[in-house]
Amino acid sequence: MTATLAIYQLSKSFATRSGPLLVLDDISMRVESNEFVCLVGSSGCGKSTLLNIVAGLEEPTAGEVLLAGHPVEGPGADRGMVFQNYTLYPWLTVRGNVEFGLKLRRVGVAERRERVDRYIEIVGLTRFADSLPRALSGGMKQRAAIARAMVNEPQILLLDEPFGALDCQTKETLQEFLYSVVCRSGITVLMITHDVEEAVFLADRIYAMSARPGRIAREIEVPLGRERSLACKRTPRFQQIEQQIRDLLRSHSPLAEEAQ
Ligand SMILES: Nc1ncnc2c1ncn2[C@@H]1O[C@H](COP(=O)(O)OP(=O)(O)OP(=O)(O)O)[C@@H](O)[C@H]1O
Repeated sequence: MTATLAIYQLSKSFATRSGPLLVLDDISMRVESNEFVCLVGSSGCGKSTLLNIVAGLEEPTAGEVLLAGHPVEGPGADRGMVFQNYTLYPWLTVRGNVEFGLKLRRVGVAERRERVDRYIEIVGLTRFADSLPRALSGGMKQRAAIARAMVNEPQILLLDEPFGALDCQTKETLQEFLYSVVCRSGITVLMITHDVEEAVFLADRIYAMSARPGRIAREIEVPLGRERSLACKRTPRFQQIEQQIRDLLRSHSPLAEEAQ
């Protein structure tokens, strides 16, 4: 069910009125099977562009993306996506949203019902299965979005700032929730965020990106094991790793690069 993601020498330019805009430059990285990897970087460094290429929504200008050894050539159910802004269909209930991809893929009624119920339960929304998105809080909407991505049992979960629009407290609750779901399911995850504390809390490994054009500035192991709770954010070890990444991002920010 889970797979390794490998990105080789990937570059991306967009055509603009003033000529080609190089957004990603020679990115090589890996996410091993069952690993949780975060990509951090300042706004505009190309994180979403990179994730969209992995999702098959954008084409790279050069380089290659392999999932389980197969080239990514377009969108597919082997990758589950969750975006920052709630992308639930407003006219469908939680159940309808979670079921949507399975229906498209013509999964039989009995299996569909079993999987939908199971994933709605995993995200703690059983009582709200028949509610429309407008009746849900922001945190509940994102839990539904996570269920919708996971119900297809993808090989990798791609998360684009999934908690970016939530208040601090809800965000922390969902970080803890996501962490436990990922640890229990053993799914491979690539998540982008500009929240360094979030990345250190969730990731086994972090890639820090430089400002545009985005390049991999550093790869950082997070040696905190997989028994994490929110309390670990207050430990000196955690704060030291967080500070190291903040310093690194600052030294690669557009302002620091202009000053050189
Ligand atoms: N289709 C496009 N055409 C032209 N430029 C684009 C296009 N998509 C993105 N860009 C530019 O590419 C750069 C990187 O954008 P991207 O959204 O990937 O960055 P990001 O790191 O995800 O930023 P943020 O954290 O603010 O979401 C930006 O300067 C953006 O304006």
